[in-house]
Amino acid sequence: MASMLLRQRRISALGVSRILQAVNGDSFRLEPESKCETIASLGVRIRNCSSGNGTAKFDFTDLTRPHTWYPNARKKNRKVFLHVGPTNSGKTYHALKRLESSPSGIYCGPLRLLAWEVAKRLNKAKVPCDLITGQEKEEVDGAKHKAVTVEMADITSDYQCAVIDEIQMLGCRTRGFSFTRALLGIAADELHLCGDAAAVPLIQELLKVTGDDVQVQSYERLLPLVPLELPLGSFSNIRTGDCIVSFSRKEIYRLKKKIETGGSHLCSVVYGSLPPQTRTRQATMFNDESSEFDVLVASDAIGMGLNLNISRIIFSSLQKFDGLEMRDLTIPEIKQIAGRAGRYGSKFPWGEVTCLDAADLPLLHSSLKSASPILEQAGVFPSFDLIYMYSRLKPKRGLYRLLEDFLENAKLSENYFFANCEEMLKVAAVIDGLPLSLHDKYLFCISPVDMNDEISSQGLKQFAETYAKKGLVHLREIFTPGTLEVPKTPTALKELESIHKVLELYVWLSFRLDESFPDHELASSQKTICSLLIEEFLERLGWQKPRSRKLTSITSLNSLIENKKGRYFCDQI
Ligand SMILES: Nc1ncnc2c1ncn2[C@@H]1O[C@H](COP(=O)(O)OP(=O)(O)OP(=O)(O)O)[C@@H](O)[C@H]1O
Ligand SMILES: [Mg+2]
Repeated sequence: MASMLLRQRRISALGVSRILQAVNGDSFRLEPESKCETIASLGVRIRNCSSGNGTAKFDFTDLTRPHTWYPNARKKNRKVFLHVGPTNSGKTYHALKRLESSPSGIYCGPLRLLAWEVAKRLNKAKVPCDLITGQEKEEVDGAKHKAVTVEMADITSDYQCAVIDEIQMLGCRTRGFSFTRALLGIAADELHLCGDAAAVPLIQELLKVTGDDVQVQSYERLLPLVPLELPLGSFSNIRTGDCIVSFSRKEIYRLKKKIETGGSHLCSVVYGSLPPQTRTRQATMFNDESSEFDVLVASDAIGMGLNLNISRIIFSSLQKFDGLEMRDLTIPEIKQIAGRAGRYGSKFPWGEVTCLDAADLPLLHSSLKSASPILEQAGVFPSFDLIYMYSRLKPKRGLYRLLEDFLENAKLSENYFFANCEEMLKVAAVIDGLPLSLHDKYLFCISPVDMNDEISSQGLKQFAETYAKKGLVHLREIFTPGTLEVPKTPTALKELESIHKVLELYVWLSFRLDESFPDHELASSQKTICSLLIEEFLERLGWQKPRSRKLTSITSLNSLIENKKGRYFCDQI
């Protein structure tokens, strides 16, 4: 291991099943609600529900009315616009036009890349806009607009206009509750929801009780999407603008190598466990017509809302491993991914879609013709305050038991389901024995750790142990700066991706516990270096011939990392 001095390598056996370990997606967790918000709303319910002595009779497990958790939003009569239609039909475009022309606003998207795209677009249009994700805060002077990943949606401020993109994700087993929270909780005069028509009946039902005024605006696809009758055939048929979609990281690299060996194309790659900045730069490079990287090999991390200059999507398979088993892609998944081809405004007049394997074509064709199944339930999850109050009824229970108990006893209305919290339970099982407050444990549980990644989970364990013991965690305790280098093998690349996750975790913790995790800048700069080294590998030391492109030498990177007086910076890179 290049630079992590992880002292304990054994992972505790956890009593929870494996969960989805997709190639795609950032690590997303909920943010603790603002205390005053939730307690204020609970106060209303406590007065309504208790007969006599205070909170004793209040049923904290009654989650049947989640809209009452957000009094700020309930004070408004929101005008809700549902922009629905197929991919590439201008839904987000129209919502963003409203956002741009409003005096204040917030955009909430499912991906960092989308939030980044929106912040860039608004700032370019001279509408100052902050970018806020779980790990980064880029504040712009005078900004009254924010572009955020949905978990960071701010439910405490008032906005003139809010946009929630890919709203159909409120049905997602793991992240749906964050979309529900934004849907019910954002206090905006105008709320624009963009997504699949399959979410319309559910949203109308959920908003019946909020008093909001809901209007539906339907859109048609702007450019045709043509399902091809033939599979790709030989790899010599790959052409500029193609994007091959695969659901395994190993397969992504195999395909990249195969295409590049042909000698006519270079491939950008985008998949979930690449650092977000790397994904952004790889996507930008592919979009840039003057770059040599004219083919994209990607996972379904590209499947949502992104504007990429793709002319043809080629599915390497229509099956993916969902953490438990191999399964066929769903209709919405196939439509979302296929919809990346032929974006309006790109240089291609229409989009095409096909497969590597002819046997997959019937499923591809039938899925593209079918409507997505109607969504029936939205995700929901208890806030920290509810769990805290519940903990007072069950003293001496660790977070793991509390969460388990809570979820077993909680009551929901038929429109909602509980988010899958197995990742949280895995963390709780690891840290429950430590002398930490419930809030601190909760914070570690919602942090962006990947418990299926050994290095990442060991990083979390060591951070939590040191924090419990000393209250102060220096990055150097588990990480030796200056030892990062360009990976030379796929295994070393994977390790660097894991190290990046640990650094990301440190940065995340330093945003929330800044005095105890003081090395924010060091961790951020090392994180940036990590992603640059990964890119260096992808562009130079991967499976392709060296090109004329100007490269950053390892020596110069190292000299940047280890600056004279032990100060670390990377602004110059
Ligand atoms: N009226 C328009 N004028 C100029 N450009 C437009 C217009 N409508 C859409 N576009 C552009 O077309 C592309 C696709 O639009 P948009 O991203 O809004 O589609 P979408 O329906 O949100 O797709 P998805 O479901 O994939 O998110 C974007 O690049 C957008 O800027
Ligand atoms: Mg969109």
